[in-house]
Amino acid sequence: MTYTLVLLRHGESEWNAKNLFTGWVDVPLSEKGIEEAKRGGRLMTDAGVLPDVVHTSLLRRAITTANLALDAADRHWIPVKRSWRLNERHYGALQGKNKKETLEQYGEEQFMLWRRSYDVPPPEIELGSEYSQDADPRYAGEPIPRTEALAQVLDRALPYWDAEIVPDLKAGKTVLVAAHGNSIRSIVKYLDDIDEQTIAGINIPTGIPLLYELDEETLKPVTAGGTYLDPEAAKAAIAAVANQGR
Ligand SMILES: O=C(O)[C@@H](CO)OP(=O)(O)O
Repeated sequence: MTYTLVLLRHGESEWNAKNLFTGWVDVPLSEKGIEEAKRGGRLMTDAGVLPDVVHTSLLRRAITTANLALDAADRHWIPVKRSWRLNERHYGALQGKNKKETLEQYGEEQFMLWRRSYDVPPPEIELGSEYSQDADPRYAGEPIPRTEALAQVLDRALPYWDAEIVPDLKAGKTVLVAAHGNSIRSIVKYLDDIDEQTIAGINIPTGIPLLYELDEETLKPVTAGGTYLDPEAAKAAIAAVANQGR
């Protein structure tokens, strides 16, 4: 027997479309993102993958994506659990900055270190600044970061994985996780045992469900890397994410 996990990055957001570093800034989906989310739900239906429970971040692009996808799949009624631990990586002082301008200002090496290195976080965000979440009530009392590299994302996502997602999987539920490019990358790194160099080259497309069948003993993927429910579309979308800023 295997357990079924579906990882779904939110559809394109307004800031994805504008090429801005987003992180914890709570921006909505673009029109294209709304369509991507609905299509994600149809892909699940077509594949016969019907979630029994959904876990989302606290950001509206993931929440709306889950709602739209589940509505399209006629699974809008399933239980939902949310946590900041599934949020996008906190992009520190880069939040709100244009990716192309940042690349031009700091050069390819620094830009890619900030975007994709495993453990070099961007500079910390200034508390009280426009794109800081330090006064946001949804995070009250939580140990929220001022910047994060992927390593810190994994550190805070893993306790949630163990405490909330694994029990749902072990109960035999088909689990949908609607989250973000980098929080999903951290889960993929963990599941597939990907090393710190290789994970730099792995990008997650918006709105295309990534299906994992997990071994019931080890909770490790039966097929490494899982399976995108639309592999062709995923290929093109992955390349677009990799090339952001150019
Ligand atoms: O801006 C962000 O929050 C993320 C995801 O959109 O960007 P990147 O892919 O550059 O890590």
